[in-house]
Amino acid sequence: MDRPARPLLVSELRVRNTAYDVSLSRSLFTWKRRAPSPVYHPFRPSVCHSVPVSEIISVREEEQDSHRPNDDDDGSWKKIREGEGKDCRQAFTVSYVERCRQHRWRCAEVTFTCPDRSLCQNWVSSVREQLATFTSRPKCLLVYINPHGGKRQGKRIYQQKVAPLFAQASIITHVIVTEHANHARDHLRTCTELKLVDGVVCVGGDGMFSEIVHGLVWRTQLDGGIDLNCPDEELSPCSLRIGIIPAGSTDCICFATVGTNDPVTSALHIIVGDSQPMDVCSVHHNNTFLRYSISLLGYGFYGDVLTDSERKRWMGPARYELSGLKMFLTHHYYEGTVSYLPAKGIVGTPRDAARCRTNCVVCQHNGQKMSERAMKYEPDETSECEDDGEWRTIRGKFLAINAASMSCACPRSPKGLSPAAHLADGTTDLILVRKCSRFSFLRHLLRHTNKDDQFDLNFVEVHRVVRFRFAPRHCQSDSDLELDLPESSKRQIFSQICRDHPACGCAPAYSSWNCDGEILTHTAIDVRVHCRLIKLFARGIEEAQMFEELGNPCSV
Ligand SMILES: Nc1ncnc2c1ncn2[C@@H]1O[C@H](COP(=O)(O)OP(=O)(O)OP(=O)(O)O)[C@@H](O)[C@H]1O
Ligand SMILES: CCCCCCCCCCCCC/C=C/[C@@H](O)[C@H](CO)NC(=O)CCCCC
Ligand SMILES: [Ca+2]
Repeated sequence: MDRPARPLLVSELRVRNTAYDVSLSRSLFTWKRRAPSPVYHPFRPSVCHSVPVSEIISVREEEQDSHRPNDDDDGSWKKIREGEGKDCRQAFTVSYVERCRQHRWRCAEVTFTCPDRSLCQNWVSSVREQLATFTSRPKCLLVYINPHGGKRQGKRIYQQKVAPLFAQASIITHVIVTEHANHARDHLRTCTELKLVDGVVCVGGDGMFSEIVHGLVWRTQLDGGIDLNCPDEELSPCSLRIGIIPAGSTDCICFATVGTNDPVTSALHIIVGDSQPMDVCSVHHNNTFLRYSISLLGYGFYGDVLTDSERKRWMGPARYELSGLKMFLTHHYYEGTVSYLPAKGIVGTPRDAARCRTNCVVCQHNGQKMSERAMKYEPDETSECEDDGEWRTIRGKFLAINAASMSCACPRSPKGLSPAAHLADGTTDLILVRKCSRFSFLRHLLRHTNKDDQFDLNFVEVHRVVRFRFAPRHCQSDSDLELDLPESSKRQIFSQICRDHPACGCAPAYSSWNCDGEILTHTAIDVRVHCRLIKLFARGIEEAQMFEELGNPCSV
């Protein structure tokens, strides 16, 4: 059994009118109501509050005027105070993380009155000394705000809810409000002060986060001399952590790594210096780098929803509902070939009941396996040969082809596209939804929003993979088109054929890939998972029991 840590400081202090035994150890800050006399209060329980020191936000001395009576004071220390100067300070306030419902964190405060000033100063400096031992806490952050994401509230959210908390935690910030798309990405590519900051904060949605990832990953590979166009290159992990202040339309990366889309909760995870590694997929076409994906790569339904919704950006987040309904009714299917490399030697499957949570053992085990494998290069993982027993190939007609590198949980679908996917296990869940009736597809979609298993349907299959490729049917049958023309031209040609022959009644041959909310320009792609390429200021979703145990004071 763990022995309780030895206290560094113990005192009797007051909170309002009540005496508390207050103690500070390296790991815990505790204040426990002094047991009242059994004669007067025989049934009154004593109450003990405990906060991990790692979750203290700040400590400050309170300004107190000795001539103004303290509301909380019963006057018992009046004499001591009268003997001191007018601006004497003998109270201090500790701000700390308090857990609320639905994975939300709040900044709570408690003020302690001390019998004398030197004791007060001793407490303040002791708590500060302990906070200084947490070297993972950021001291300086580069903040990018997208003023146009989601409901266009990014600037207000940052100024009103986040900046005051960063100031309270003495974090220095350099804030850039973006002026155009890719402003943050390009700034990160060239910024000379990157070595001076401890992390990057993104105020916006998944698209804005994707910009930041592209800037940081690009920068890291350039510094490491890595060729981005080669899909077989081992990428270097980024050292700077990224914090997400949710201010977008879906915010699924924030939701799936924190458990809620709440700016204050995210700011507190940044302040306490959390760290959550995450997988990133690289997407190539014919040995040319296209993009990175962290959440969803979706062809068919989600590609079409995105393409349609981009024309309705003015509607804000509601654009996805309208386009979703429209594309559901349109009911297009697409033909093509999916080849994939199943993840080998890992624990866990996409059908597990267990979920990726803080300190996930599946991520730890599989992440370790992936990095060992990367060290001793395995030739079969990059083989082109279809019948080498590793790659598997499926040809068919699909309503949707989705790769979820994480659950993709978001307020629209609190369990996500692949509820058992892991944030940092080096795999992505490849979900194939074959052509079926509208009614069947609706059943599948609705199961994203309730307890039923969206994979338990005979037209849906799911595979946990480390790499996959997709080629649309016309790419295979018409090699000229595949070799010479960009996908956008091919799409134009085919839609022209359909316009010229309306009687043929055929659906478009191509959809687009939705890559974390951005449309990809190519349909034939080669995707590879890079285990733990980036890190977030997050800790994964905490088990609900954390909120029951730590959120409330313990009764002893
Ligand atoms: N100043 C700007 N003006 C216009 N577009 C911008 C600006 N800054 C960033 N962008 C772009 O806006 C796009 C959308 O932003 P963001 O992801 O923040 O919101 P969203 O699309 O509403 O939310 P989500 O991605 O969560 O669905 C991003 O692709 C980003 O590149
Ligand atoms: C008829 C009932 C239908 C109910 C269906 C609910 C299914 C919801 C699943 C939501 C999955 C979100 C996956 C996340 C994708 C993000 O990378 C991306 C960028 O933010 N968002 C979208 O593409 C936005 C995608 C929005 C899809 C609607
Ligand atoms: Ca993963």
